[in-house]
Amino acid sequence: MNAVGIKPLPGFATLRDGYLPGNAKARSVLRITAADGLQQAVRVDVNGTGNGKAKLDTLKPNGSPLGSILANGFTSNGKNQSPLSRIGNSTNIKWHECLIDKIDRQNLLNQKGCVIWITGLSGSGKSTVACHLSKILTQMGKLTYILDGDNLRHGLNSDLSFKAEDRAENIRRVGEVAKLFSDAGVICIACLISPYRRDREACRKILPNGDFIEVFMDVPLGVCESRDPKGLYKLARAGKIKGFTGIDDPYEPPANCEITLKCDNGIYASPSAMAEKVICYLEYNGYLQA
Ligand SMILES: Nc1ncnc2c1ncn2[C@@H]1O[C@H](COP(=O)(O)OS(=O)(=O)O)[C@@H](OP(=O)(O)O)[C@H]1O
Ligand SMILES: Nc1ncnc2c1ncn2[C@@H]1O[C@H](COP(=O)(O)OP(=O)(O)O)[C@@H](O)[C@H]1O
Repeated sequence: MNAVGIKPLPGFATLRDGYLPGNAKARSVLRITAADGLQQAVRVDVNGTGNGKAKLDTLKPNGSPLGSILANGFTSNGKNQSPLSRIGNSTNIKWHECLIDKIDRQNLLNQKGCVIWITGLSGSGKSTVACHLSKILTQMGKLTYILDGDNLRHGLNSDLSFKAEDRAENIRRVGEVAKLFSDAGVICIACLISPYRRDREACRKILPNGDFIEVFMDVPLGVCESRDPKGLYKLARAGKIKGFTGIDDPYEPPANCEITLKCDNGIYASPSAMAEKVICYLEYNGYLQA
């Protein structure tokens, strides 16, 4: 294979006539054609050896080394390794890999993508903590995005009610969207009541180990009800809203979450102090660097 003069991706050196200065790295995308005519795009990483010569480091079609599975599902000997799948009601579908992956995006952002999932009763402070968290992380140069249950019900989830099946579908959709943000390298902050443990656990399961960080707003119903910023508890108590979480609909607290935010000696920490606690967790667990 001749990798001479290939156009590099942003941030990488150009390889000219096999020469690469020092220990520089070059990276590009090549399109190769196999003997049977199958075309395949592959990522090439080329490393300088320190003496001006370049060494082909990796040829990466699918996160796998040269000679194994190509991104179209065929091996170099023509065997199809990834047949078409059926996922739910989607038939004959096939995952398409890209040459740029989560690691590349995380390197650009100098952070690790993850999902901070804030659960708790209405009025427990989920949205307030989410906003403080996003603000402080932004000031630290980190990219965040908030998925707020209330807001998403204005668009993506406007077809869903508050009955258990619809809440489950709400959480499933938001879990999938959060997974995409996390894969983009973003610190995604999802704040939803998410009252059922099994729905939250299902979101945890679709993410890589450790990347689902469950935060429980451990605020008693009495406190939430006394705050009642939207007057919803009052309406629920008057029977004007049916199936309101905590009043006549269940809330299942997490059995084993990563972070619990609650009051100390009867005093609630400020929202920014609560956000700082989450940031300490992110820092300690390496999410604030690539
Ligand atoms: N029946 C009922 N039960 C609970 N909450 C209700 C209900 N009806 C409307 N609301 C308002 O909807 C917001 C919760 O939406 P979520 O998408 O987070 O709920 S869930 O996760 O699907 O349970 C919630 O917002 P937050 O106060 O931010 O939690 C309420 O304002
Ligand atoms: N840590 C806190 N201490 C005292 N009040 C708070 C705290 N966090 C939020 N609040 C207040 O509680 C109310 C509900 O907060 P909100 O973030 O809307 O809750 P949720 O998103 O869980 O419904 C708001 O009036 C907010 O100002």
